Amino acid sequence: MGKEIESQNIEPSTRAMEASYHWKHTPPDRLSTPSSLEIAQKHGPLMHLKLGEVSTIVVSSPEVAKEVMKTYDAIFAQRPHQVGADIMCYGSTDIATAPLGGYWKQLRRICSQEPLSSKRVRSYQPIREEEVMNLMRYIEANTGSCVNLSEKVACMTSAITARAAFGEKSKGQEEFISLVKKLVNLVERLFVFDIFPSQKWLHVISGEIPKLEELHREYDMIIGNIIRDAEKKTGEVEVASLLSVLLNIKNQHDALQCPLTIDNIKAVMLNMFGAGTDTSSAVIEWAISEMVENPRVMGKAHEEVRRVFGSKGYTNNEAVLEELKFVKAIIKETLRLHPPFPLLLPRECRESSEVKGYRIPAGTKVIVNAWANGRDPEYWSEAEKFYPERFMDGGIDYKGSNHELIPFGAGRRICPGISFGVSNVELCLAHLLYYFNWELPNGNTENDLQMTEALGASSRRKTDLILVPISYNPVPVPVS
Ligand code: HEM
Repeated sequence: MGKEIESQNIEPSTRAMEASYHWKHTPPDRLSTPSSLEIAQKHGPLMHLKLGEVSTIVVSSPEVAKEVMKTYDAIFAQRPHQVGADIMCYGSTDIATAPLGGYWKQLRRICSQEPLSSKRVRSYQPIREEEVMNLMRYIEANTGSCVNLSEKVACMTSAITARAAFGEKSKGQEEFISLVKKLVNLVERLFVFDIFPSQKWLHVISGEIPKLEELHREYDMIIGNIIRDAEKKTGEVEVASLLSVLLNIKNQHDALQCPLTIDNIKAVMLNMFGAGTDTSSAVIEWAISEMVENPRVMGKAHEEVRRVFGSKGYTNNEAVLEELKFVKAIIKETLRLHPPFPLLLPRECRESSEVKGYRIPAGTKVIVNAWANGRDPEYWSEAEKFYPERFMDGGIDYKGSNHELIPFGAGRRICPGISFGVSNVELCLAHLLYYFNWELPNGNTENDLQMTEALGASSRRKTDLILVPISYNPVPVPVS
């Protein structure tokens, strides 16, 4: 029988690490300053908290994350019940908040094999290129002036997702995007209901539930109209949208174990936007911010992109993007230091189990601190330093098998949108680097750049990234 977890810090266990493994992650010009890993160092790799009425453990080490997301994944892949998600996501019938079970399994399989498969994501390349080039043209028209890159990149990722999700512009798309943002923001505020589940009076006095229900009704109306339009068009367009693929699957009743309803599809579409747009744009803005702060890295990235694109004479080709090894390393390093969901999405322990000698009762909420794993000094030398070269040997990936780098989670609940998200980030970053040099406004230098993160479930910049683009390569005019 393991020890009961208590409301106290648990001593970090010793880790046996291969010397060569350390070396892989180590920048050669190692500095003597120790890296600061506030959370894991202060609290150890497994910390027990009582959040309101809910017993919660926070996992802040790659070793324990591996136990929770690999060894005992079947036990820890449950999502806790969330009041807001229940209202917003049609009784939690989306992928992200559905309880583990046959329905969730089927939905995940459908989405991974169909709308979010690598083949399908590749088919959206023309959409990505068009939206990225629209952004490049906007920036070129504003060279020498301040550009709010945070805002513009967020618009671009929303436009790509909307076109991939719904097909060519359908009525109500802009309204839909702004409504999803409002819904997600409001649901984030409702976490307090989940940590005091017995205090139903909170629902009444806060006044938030009627607001959420109202927004949800609006969402239902807009998505309902979009779906009705899409049902008329199914089969007409060359590139099938995420929505039309799901509608086709819904109509194949016989092939499905659990029938898929229109409400289920409405819930899934919320995930595509809620989980898929701000995450990608956050990675792009942090990557550019880090490069502005580290001109050495920016210079090296410019050199790679301009050499590779320049020698080919074109920029929009997947095979060419594959050659951008340093840009890919920059993306990994950005995801290590700035995972868009620093605490991933909450999980719940389904049955009483034992992790690292501590007994974890069924129903305990589990939070995995991906941010701390990405800065663990036992795995990363000079963990605070932005040093993409540590990834150049290609050994470490973010696809869930290296638990020191889990910006997309790991195990059964790993993000199914990795290819979609990373394709957007790669194409956009490469273009921002190929066409423009970047300066801070008002003659500020890299030391003046604000790098603080905003408070909240996702790690956006606290202040928008405002930069001055300087044209380097001319952006081609669109072919009419
Ligand atoms: C850079 C971009 C992205 C990042 C960093 C990211 C990150 C994450 C993380 C951390 C999780 C939770 C994993 C866990 O609990 O272990 C997740 C889940 C999820 N993501 Fe992503 N995501 C990104 C893009 C996308 C995109 C583009 C889509 C869809 C279009 C998407 C759809 C989802 C869904 C549906 C889930 C829930 C999976 C489940 O619970 O089974 N994500 N994502």
